[in-house]
Amino acid sequence: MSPRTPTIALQTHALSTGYSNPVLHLLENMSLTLHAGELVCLMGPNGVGKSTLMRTLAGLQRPLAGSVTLEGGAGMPPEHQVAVVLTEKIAGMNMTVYELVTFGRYPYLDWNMRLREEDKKIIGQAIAQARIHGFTHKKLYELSDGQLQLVMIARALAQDTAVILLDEPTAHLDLNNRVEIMKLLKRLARETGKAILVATHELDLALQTADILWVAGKDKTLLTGLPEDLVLQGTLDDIFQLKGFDLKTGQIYHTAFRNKTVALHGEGYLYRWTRNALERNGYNIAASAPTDVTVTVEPGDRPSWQLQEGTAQKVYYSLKEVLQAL
Ligand SMILES: Nc1ncnc2c1ncn2[C@@H]1O[C@H](COP(=O)(O)OP(=O)(O)OP(=O)(O)O)[C@@H](O)[C@H]1O
Repeated sequence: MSPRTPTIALQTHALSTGYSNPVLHLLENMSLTLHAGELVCLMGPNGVGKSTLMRTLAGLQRPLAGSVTLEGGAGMPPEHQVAVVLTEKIAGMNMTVYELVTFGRYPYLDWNMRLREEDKKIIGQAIAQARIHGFTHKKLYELSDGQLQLVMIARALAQDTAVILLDEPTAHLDLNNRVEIMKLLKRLARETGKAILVATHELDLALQTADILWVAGKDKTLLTGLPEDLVLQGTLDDIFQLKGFDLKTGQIYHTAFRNKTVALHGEGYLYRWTRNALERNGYNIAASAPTDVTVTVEPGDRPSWQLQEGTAQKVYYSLKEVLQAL
C-alpha cells in the first residue's frame, strides 16, 4: 500500500516559544506539522507552555526563534487562516448566539461591516455543523457552559479557516459535555477537512479521540506520535509522572488487602467490570486454579456469576451478591 500524503495546513520550522522581557524559554526547536482533516491534542504538565504555543501558532505572539508557515502562504492575513478559541471569558454575554457567530465573519467585512449573502451562508453552515440551530436566538447568559462552548466553536467555523486552535475547550464541563465536544471536533476535522489542534489536560479523552498527540515535557521538548504508540513506549508515564495508574491497562493500581485469591474466568466487558469490583475490594486475581475461589462470568440477557469454593457451587445475579458471598 502506498502511504497517503495528507495536505499540510500548518508547519513550524525550528520554532522556539516563550517571552523576551524578562527572558523565558518555554518549548524549543520544534518542527511540527498539522495536516488537513486531523485532530491533534496538545498535552503537557501545567505551565509547560501550551497556551503560549497556541498563541504563537495563531500569530498572536512572536516566536523567540524559528517560524510558523500557514497553508495560505505569506500573502493571506493570519485571521483568514487560523481561528482561535481561547479560555478568556466573553465580554458581551448580553448578545445573542447568532450575533456571536457572526463575529467569525468580521475579518472579512469591508468598512461598512455589513454581512453579505456569502457571509450569511457561511454563518448558516457553521451553525449547522456545530448543531446549535435550536438556540441561535438565545442570549449568551442563558446558555449552559457546554452550549456556550459549542457557540464558540461555531464562531471559529464561521471564520472559515483551514486551522482551528482551541485552548482547553472542555474545562469546567461535565463528562457528557466533554465527550460531546471532543466527538464534535473529531467529526469536524473529518467532515470539513480542517486541521484542529486542542490543548487539553484530559488524557483519557485525548487517547480515545486524537489522531496525533503533541506532548510537551519539562525538558522544553515536544514529542509527537500516535496516542497508542506513545502509551506503549511509556512516553506519557514519564511526562505526566503517573503514580498509582497504569496507562497501558487503563487501570488504577490496587493493593490486594485481602488474603484471598480469586480465579476469574470469562471475557468482554462483564469480565472487565467483575475484575474491577474484585480488585477494588482487595482481592488478588489469578487466571487459573489453585486458588481459594473460582468466579466464572456468564454473559447473556441476564448476566450471572458462578462461584465455586471447594465443592460448593452457587450462582449470583449481581456483583453486590458476589462480593457479599466472598
Ligand atoms: N504574558 C506573559 N508574559 C510572561 N510570561 C508569561 C506570560 N504568559 C504566560 N507566561 C508564563 O509562561 C509559562 C507558560 O505558560 P502557559 O500558559 O503557556 O502554560 P500552559 O502549559 O498553557 O499552562 P496550563 O496548563 O496551566 O494552562 C508560565 O510560567 C507562565 O507564567
